Amino acid sequence: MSAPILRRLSDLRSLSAQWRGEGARVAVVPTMGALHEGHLSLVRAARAGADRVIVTIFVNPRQFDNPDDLAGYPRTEERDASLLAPFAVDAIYAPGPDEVYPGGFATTVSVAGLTDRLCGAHRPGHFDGVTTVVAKLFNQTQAELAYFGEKDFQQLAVVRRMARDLDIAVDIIGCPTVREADGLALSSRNQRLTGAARAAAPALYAALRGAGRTIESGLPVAGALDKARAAILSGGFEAVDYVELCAADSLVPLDRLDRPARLLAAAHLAGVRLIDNIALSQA
Ligand SMILES: Nc1ncnc2c1ncn2[C@@H]1O[C@H](COP(=O)(O)OP(=O)(O)OP(=O)(O)O)[C@@H](O)[C@H]1O
Ligand SMILES: CC(C)(CO)[C@@H](O)C(=O)[O-]
Ligand code: BAL
Repeated sequence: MSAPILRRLSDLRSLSAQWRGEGARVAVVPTMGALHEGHLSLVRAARAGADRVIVTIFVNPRQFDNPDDLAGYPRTEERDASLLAPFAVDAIYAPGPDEVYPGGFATTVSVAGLTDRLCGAHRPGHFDGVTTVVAKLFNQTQAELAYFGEKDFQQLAVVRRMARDLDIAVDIIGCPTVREADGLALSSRNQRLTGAARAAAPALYAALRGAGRTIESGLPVAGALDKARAAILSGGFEAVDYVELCAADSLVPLDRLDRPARLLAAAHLAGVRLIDNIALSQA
């Protein structure tokens, strides 16, 4: 049976209060819809870790730095609901923009520092939009558990920081990136890649893996990152926003592999901005 689709915050609040009153562990899986196996892996993890699962579907205008990106973002609610049916999620919260940002809305939740670099440097205001809506979703659902994908690794770090700093009583669980057979990280924006661009897209992950092997073998980081940028461009991408080695917890940039690290990249292909990252381990 399909889960009820809630449009009103008041309905979400009463359901969640009822479940918590019954002693249930409530989990939230925040999404922007256009669901794929990556999202479903989060739902599967939430299903295994909690008694009640709320999936939120909201294309959050405040986190889009590019109006064309917002206008072109896929919206497939009916299909999303049928993809969720086999997981027996307990509720889908899919509010309209006025429910989330009623007239007079004037508050921004902003995490300093962590959001200055990587995607934050290339998408002005993006993380403020994410933390504002995620703080609201945490308050609205009162979830004990929240599931996010490692595909958006900086987002995961920023949301963890926000929850810690604001004393929000939620356990944030990061889930591994789900990939296509050719290595491309699943992403709703992949739908916008045409034949040739889709064929070129795995070059991003391949470049990260190549650089990762070089760095793990002890060769200089700067040279490996330069080579990865060149490989992404020669693979058919038009521009590289960044390829960086960072500490896995704080995301500070590293010029040597002296602690658990993450190699992260963002690049543009056929007008679509793709991101990816991999874990690196010390020898
Ligand atoms: N391939 C994936 N593997 C694991 N988790 C994922 C994957 N893709 C998205 N997620 C996670 O799903 C949640 C919702 O993401 P979102 O709805 O933005 O989807 P998306 O595919 O990342 O879309 P896009 O990047 O095109 O906006 C986020 O926590 C995100 O990290
Ligand atoms: C976490 C999120 C649902 C907030 O809008 C979004 O940034 C996403 O889909 O990753
Ligand atoms: N998946 C992260 C949301 C965004 O790119 O806006």
